[in-house]
Amino acid sequence: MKKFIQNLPKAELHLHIEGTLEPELMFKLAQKNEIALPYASIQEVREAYNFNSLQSFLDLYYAGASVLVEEIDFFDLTWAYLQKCKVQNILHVEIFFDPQTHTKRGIAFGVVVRGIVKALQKAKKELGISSFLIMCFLRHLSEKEAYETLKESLPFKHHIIGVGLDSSEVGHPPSKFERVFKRARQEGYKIVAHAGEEGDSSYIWEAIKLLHVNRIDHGIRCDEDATLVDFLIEKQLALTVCPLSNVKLCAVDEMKNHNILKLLHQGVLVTVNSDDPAYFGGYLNENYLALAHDLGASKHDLVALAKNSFKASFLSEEEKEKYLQLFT
Ligand SMILES: Nc1ncnc2[nH]cnc12
Ligand SMILES: [Zn+2]
Repeated sequence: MKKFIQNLPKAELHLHIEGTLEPELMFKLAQKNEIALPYASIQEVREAYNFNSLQSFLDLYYAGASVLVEEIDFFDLTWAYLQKCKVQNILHVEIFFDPQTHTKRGIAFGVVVRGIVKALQKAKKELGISSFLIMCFLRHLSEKEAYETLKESLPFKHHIIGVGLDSSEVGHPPSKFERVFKRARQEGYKIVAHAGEEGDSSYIWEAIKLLHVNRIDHGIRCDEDATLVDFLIEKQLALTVCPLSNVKLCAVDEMKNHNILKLLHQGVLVTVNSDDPAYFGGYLNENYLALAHDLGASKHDLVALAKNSFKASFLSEEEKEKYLQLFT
């Protein structure tokens, strides 16, 4: 099964680049940039990765991201992930970044984007991996701050395909950002939002009705509302599901109880993704493997999920077709 998954052509659509920061690089950058870390060793960092909620993870994730300072740091981070993609036969990626995590610390928006984009361009040329970049607003911050970030992004619009919404979900519903997302749509950005990860199905409805999302990130709590599931099926509105993340953050108690296969069999356009692989103990192939081992996903299921990853992407119909041909 491992070999089968390895050989599957795959796209990854839900991946926070800051969530690919492995402890080794975190330590190296902390030393270079003279940033104090609350850990004595790499071993201690890994031991701290024991989460009981989204927030317990986010606290460490934002602390970890503080070691990223120079353009080359963002380049090195992104390049390390793209090399992993090459190894795992991931052919196309749509990467999230959180500009406010960095601009809040005085790092210029352009430093972040230029570092990431240089790695994406190198990967296209040297590894044949295609990519898009999506910036996310932090939903625990205000709508005004999201507006400022949107404004800062405009000189780099040619590098950014879409806008997303992440961070602490409960208490920060999509409705808080309705106007800024309207502005983002007017700028031509695609729209995605984390919804229904910890928040209930009303967060998913709001993302659909108020933000007019092109995709839902996570969305696993859609199954609380049969009308919503029917809507997702009818519209083929994709969910970017992250199985290992859901179990690590206790959004799902055990992998054997994950609903991704049930949703797949019902006809929802679900995809498999790794979210923050450095923190959750596995990259994309490990997520597919967990579905096979712990949920009984068949080869047929895994092929359907891999095909969905291209269908749900922001690639053109022609490009999607080119990738889907690889399955025939
Ligand atoms: N799983 C997740 N949910 C919300 N915000 C995030 N930022 C990084 N990973 C996230
Ligand atoms: Zn996420």
